[in-house]
Amino acid sequence: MDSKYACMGVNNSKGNGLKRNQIMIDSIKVKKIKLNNEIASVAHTSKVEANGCNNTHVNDNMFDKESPQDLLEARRQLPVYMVKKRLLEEIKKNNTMILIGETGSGKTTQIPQLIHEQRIEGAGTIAITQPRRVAAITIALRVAAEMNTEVGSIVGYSVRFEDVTSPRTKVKYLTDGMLLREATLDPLLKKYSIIILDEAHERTVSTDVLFGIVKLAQKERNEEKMNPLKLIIMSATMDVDAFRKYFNNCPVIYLEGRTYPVTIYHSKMKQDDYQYAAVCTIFQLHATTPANHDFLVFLTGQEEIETVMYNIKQIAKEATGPPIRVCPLYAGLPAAKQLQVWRVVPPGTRKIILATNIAEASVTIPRIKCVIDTGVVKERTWCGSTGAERLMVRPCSQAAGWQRAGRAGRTAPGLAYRLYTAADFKARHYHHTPEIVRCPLASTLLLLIAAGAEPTTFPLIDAPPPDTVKASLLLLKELGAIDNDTNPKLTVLGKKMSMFPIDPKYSKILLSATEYSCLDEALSLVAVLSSQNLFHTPVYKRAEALTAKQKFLSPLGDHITLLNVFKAFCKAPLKKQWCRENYLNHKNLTYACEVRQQLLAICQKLNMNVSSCGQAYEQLLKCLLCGLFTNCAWLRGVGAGGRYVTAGGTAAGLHPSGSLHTVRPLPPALLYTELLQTNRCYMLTVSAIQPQWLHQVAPEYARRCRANR
Ligand SMILES: Nc1ncnc2c1ncn2[C@@H]1O[C@H](COP(=O)(O)OP(=O)(O)OP(=O)(O)O)[C@@H](O)[C@H]1O
Repeated sequence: MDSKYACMGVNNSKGNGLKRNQIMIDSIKVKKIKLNNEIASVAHTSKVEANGCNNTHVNDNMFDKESPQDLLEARRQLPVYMVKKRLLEEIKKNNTMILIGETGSGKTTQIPQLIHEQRIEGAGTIAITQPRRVAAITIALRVAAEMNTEVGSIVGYSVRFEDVTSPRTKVKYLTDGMLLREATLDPLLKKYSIIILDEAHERTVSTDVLFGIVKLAQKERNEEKMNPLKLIIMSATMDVDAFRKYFNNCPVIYLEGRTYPVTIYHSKMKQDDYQYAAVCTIFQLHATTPANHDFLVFLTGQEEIETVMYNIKQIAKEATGPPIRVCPLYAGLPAAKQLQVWRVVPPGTRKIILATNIAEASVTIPRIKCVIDTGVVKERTWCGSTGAERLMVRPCSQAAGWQRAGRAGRTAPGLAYRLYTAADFKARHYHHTPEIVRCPLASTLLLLIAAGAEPTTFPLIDAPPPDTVKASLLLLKELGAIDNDTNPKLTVLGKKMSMFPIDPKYSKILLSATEYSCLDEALSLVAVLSSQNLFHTPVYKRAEALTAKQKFLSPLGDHITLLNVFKAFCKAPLKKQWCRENYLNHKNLTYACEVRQQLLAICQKLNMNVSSCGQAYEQLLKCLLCGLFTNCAWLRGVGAGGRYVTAGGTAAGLHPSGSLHTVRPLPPALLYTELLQTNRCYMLTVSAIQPQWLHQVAPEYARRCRANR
């Protein structure tokens, strides 16, 4: 195993070009440490406590308690706090400004508090957007503690499916998606006097659209002589030139200095297997660092995290070092499970957090001493012409590398181990391609239109491909959400669809379900489809897992199979044990239950009748087709030569993991949920349908399809 590291020296140099209105703070001297050990082979004994936490809900007891005096003392040490006077002058003076400051310097936690202490927000509220819900929640909890108040009073948060604010809230952390949703009800966002768009470098679709929404709201409020809107755009690693241009050459403030140094090491040689390199690095460090140094490891997705977690558990039984608690952190994990990462572990235990890039920006997980960065990220790209998505593991950008390293050194000096070479890092792009150029846009366009914007002239930093916009508008029209695709207005149905925080195809399914008397089943299915894989198929117990799956299999296909699993899970008294016995993912099923609850609440608000179709699954499949009618494939040819072709003309196969993979004769037509492009194109989550159903549920689309075929 070739994992020697060379000390590269430190960070702190992101060279963001423009240097104006600079506020200088002496940064603490950086200490360089040499580390040239081979990764040790693992021996001896060590205890593992992998994820042995209960499913608790958000409460501040989960976090380390610090006295108000300690919290104030910690605040005073932050670079942002040290220059608060000058910073507040700049904020008062400028209506729009860009603020660049090192990771951990106190931008997110301090600036809103400082603004509120001076009451600069006046009668309005301060909104601070975050690309990820876990960040919005944990930062609000931290700021509430620092302000010596309860979360939900002066300080609150609002994330998908959870609003912890009150009329008293003046400092509100929310996801960018939530602010976008609020803009559909009030495009001028009148209740906010200051909007802080944090982590601007992330360039999620929602943030990119929000930039336009707030820019237009500020302009219109100005022209109409309404209460003014102040905008602050923040990041440690953003593309300053592009943002400055977009925000009419607004001033850029640079904050220098960070609380603690982070020493960065690069692998001396290229690592062929980054998962293996990560496990080796973990155990090398585990054997040599004190127990109160926790590790944060960046991986690409749930499956990978679970594999690495399994390997750590196995190796830890024999390894030298303190007891270990392994905690996963990825987007599809139920909220309460995500927050367990912040739970205090017993003294003498090491926490190892295995995270996707959701832990890359914003969050502070105290005690993280070492960051292990595999240097990769899983990225979704969408092809507008075929409708196929491609999930690819790619090298992350340099900015992501800096952000990841920035998760260490927040409460003490830190170390970041990059499992890739310095030359590899240098050769990477500084920023990644914004999501808006590589994703389907139907959900976003629906919200934009709901907010009264004109999609084709809406100001964006980077324009999405015209074909994607065209295809997404056409889809919304065919779903019945908009009246036309050139100068679109929301229909009554579209207005209802925009109330659901899910893909418009899924909200259409729910809104069609009363007609097919199957809302009960549709809610369960949409909830399951909105969460991640329910089946757990460990490589080492593949045969047992496949046998366990048999009892849920439906000859109608994957959708009814998933419904069978969900129904059985709801009935099982000992859910965790039942999932273990049936090779099902307890976390993902719990998440689906949470989502179902929230969707049900919206249906009840809309006075929808929750009836069940019982075993009449044809009703349910027709209802699914109402939302997914663009996802049909037809059988061409017969016998062994039979193959499926989608409406877009793409040849696609049944995935080997699906319920219909071995069914013969092959059904004449299929409905799929996703099209995944790997070395070939696969349909995922598939059910058999009758070809004439398409004519019944979407006659106009069926006619167009036939003409094109
Ligand atoms: N939950 C927490 N527990 C302990 N300390 C915390 C917590 N949250 C924040 N801090 C402290 O406050 C500091 C500033 O955090 P903040 O999130 O405001 O920084 P930031 O400049 O916004 O960083 P980033 O660019 O990485 O988002 C952290 O470095 C850490 O010292």
